[in-house]
Amino acid sequence: MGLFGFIMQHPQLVTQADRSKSSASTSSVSTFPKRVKIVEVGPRDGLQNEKNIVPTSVKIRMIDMLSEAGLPVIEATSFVSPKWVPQMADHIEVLKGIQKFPGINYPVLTPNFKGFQAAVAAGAKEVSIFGAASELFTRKNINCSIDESLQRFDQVLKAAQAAGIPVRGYVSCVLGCPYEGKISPAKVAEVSKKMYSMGCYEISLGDTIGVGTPGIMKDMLSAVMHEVPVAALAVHCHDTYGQALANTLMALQMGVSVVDASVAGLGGCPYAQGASGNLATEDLVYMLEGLGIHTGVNFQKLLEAGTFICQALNRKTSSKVAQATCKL
Ligand SMILES: CC(C)(COP(=O)([O-])OP(=O)([O-])OC[C@H]1O[C@@H](n2cnc3c(N)ncnc32)[C@H](O)[C@@H]1OP(=O)([O-])[O-])[C@@H](O)C(=O)NCCC(=O)NCCSC(=O)C[C@@](C)(O)CC(=O)[O-]
Repeated sequence: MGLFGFIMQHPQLVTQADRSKSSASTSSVSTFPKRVKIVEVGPRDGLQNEKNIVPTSVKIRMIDMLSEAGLPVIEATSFVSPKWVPQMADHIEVLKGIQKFPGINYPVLTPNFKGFQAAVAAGAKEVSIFGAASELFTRKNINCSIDESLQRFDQVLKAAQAAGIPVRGYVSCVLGCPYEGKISPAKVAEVSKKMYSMGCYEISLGDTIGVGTPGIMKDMLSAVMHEVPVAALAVHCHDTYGQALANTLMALQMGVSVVDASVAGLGGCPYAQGASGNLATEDLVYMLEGLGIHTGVNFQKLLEAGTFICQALNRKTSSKVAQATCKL
């Protein structure tokens, strides 16, 4: 067995080794957050684009395994129209069927008041609304303009506040749009500010089609950080061009401490042509552990969850770390 094989069978050793090495030699590490909250989006973003309907029991087992791995937030499903996203049509069964681990949040996507009401009736304790910094993408994804989407979100936020339900807000297309191309950082900052001011406790900035590079991420985040406190920001990077980990690292260096990721790198939006999967959770955890950044995630159990869902989908994992581990 080579050194790498040994390391992968003993991930705790690489963590300790890297931690002492990095604290001794890498001054930039001190600018990283001490802990990162990972928002696992695999069961929702990871599966929503799957052509074949995944059995509800598989979705439930996937979420339970991710809970066992200690992910602090697991986005469970979407209360969207089944005509628009058939894969999420079993949202009630999924939300009711999963084990709710203490200390883990299971937010669900709600595009409008109808979705919000259905989610709460099914037991949702947290919801996410999803807008975008692109007019055309907003139209394709939720069939309205940005202004109309904000009006719908306002209704959801008011009802959620009355019910004591926290709301997370997504802003998509922050580094580029499949229909409009370049998106200005000022537009991203404007939409983010509005959603934050309306009451979202966190704004997740989505590179929906994975076209961004670290320099563009830096410019966009600099603009948004003028309007929204960095502690309320998350990044959500798709890996279409292989930039997700680098873009995330840039965000961490700028003080962001919440990162969305998807087990096995599954993912994609049905209304964003050409988008591939998210940053793989396994790759993110491996990097964070190497930097000595606490995540609370059990790496071995995370790998098992990835193996489970890839076998169920008859799919090779997109996680480089999982691929390397399986070669041993
Ligand atoms: C927003 C709508 C519903 C508007 O769709 P619409 O057709 O304009 O809505 P409508 O109000 O005219 O209603 C049409 C039908 O949908 C029903 N309906 C209306 N609302 C709901 C609901 N909540 N749940 C269930 N059913 C609903 C409604 O009852 C009616 O049913 P009918 O009378 O025809 O039988 C639709 O466009 C939609 O569902 N879009 C969701 C698209 C989606 O899920 N995209 C993927 C998630 S976003 C993403 O992946 C990006 C992200 C978050 O990951 C970040 C990133 O990567 O950037």
